[in-house]
Amino acid sequence: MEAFSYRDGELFAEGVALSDIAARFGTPTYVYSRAAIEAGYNAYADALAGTPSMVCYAVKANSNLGVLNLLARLGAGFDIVSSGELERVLAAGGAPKRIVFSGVGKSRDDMRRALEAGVYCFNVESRNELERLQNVAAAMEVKAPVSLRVNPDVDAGTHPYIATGLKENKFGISIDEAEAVYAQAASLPNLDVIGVDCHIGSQLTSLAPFLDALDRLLDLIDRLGERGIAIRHLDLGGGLGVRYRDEQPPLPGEYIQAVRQRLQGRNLELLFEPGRSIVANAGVLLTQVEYLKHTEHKDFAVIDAAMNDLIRPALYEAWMDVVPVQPHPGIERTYDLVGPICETGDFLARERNLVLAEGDLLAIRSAGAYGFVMSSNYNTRGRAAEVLVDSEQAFEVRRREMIEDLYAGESLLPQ
Ligand SMILES: Cc1ncc(COP(=O)(O)O)c(C=O)c1O
Ligand SMILES: N[C@@H](CCCC[NH3+])C(=O)O
Repeated sequence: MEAFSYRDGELFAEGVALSDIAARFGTPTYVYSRAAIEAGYNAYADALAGTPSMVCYAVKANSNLGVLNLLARLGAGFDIVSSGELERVLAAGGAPKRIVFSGVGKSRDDMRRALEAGVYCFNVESRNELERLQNVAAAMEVKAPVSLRVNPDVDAGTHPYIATGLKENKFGISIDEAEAVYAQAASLPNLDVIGVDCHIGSQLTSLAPFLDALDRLLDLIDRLGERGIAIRHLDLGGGLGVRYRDEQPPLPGEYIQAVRQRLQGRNLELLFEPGRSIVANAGVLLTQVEYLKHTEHKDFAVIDAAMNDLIRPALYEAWMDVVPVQPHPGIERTYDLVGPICETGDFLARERNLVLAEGDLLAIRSAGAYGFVMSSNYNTRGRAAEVLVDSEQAFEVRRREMIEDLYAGESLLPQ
């Protein structure tokens, strides 16, 4: 079943009309489908059945507690990049032993908190981080499980802002240096070397770069084995793309099958850190048309969602599909869909042929990943509500921010 589909002339999320959600919770509102998130996770879990493995959902893609709780109940592991994400996962019922901690800038506090919680592994991104982790673990009299994030220098063929596996990117340890850094890690008494990790970029639409990276990592694992450094797991990161428009990315099942074929009897636990491919198409941003503004040059639809709610179009010129919730007859025009923010870059979509009237509801599709999580309070706008639909029911999993929330914690100057 499609999570979002038209029935009786209007768009539904599972069994709930989006117009009902707008009436109940207002707009702009993110709406997620439980069934679609489950299907997204299960596409990985099913393909990995029978293989020692963990699907560590990348929390940064959508860190709503309801979403994390749903994934924790399915047995997911989690990939985190901050203590904030760690606390979210724990609050949502995630198991510490299924958490991997990624990121180039882990602070000492991050490390202490993750060691206290007992995470499964730190994905370490530099020599300096390795030394810092050794010191923190020694002071706590524990051993930190580590994997090095190796930068395999492959071109992911994606937007330059979201490619991470090239020499010139800030991420990871160069593959040419990796063996030496592993030797250093293995010599540090409070570190336990358990894995190899990489993540080459996001929204990849072909398998070739993943497999290229995999070959380089397997070669490294073999060389490490010869040096007596036994690697227990291989973490291939996230990055599998989704269809926003007409892309045809491989499915998780195809990807995993190709990976398994290349492992050739090696005794490695497989880890993945998918974010977008689990949640992107499980969500829409529901918004309403405030004004139609016709100028000599352009037709604008000013909507109540803006770049502060969904920054992907402004930041990456990302194309996101926009569809009417209750299509109606009328004159089709070519609209730029813009928000109320005082920036020319505040657009959600450009040059879309739509039949619109003021008050119409629109759904911006594929907004379940890197949507709400990248939102801000710019222009002192409150953040959108988030609603999870489960069959015939809709639950508010995060309430809309109130005006008072927007300056809570700030203070006037002392007299
Ligand atoms: C280390 C790491 N793992 C996993 C992900 C998730 O990527 P995606 O949402 O493309 O699957 C990211 C983001 O690109 C990342 O930086
Ligand atoms: N936030 C990005 C992807 C970056 C992935 C995080 N490493 C997007 O919306 O596409």
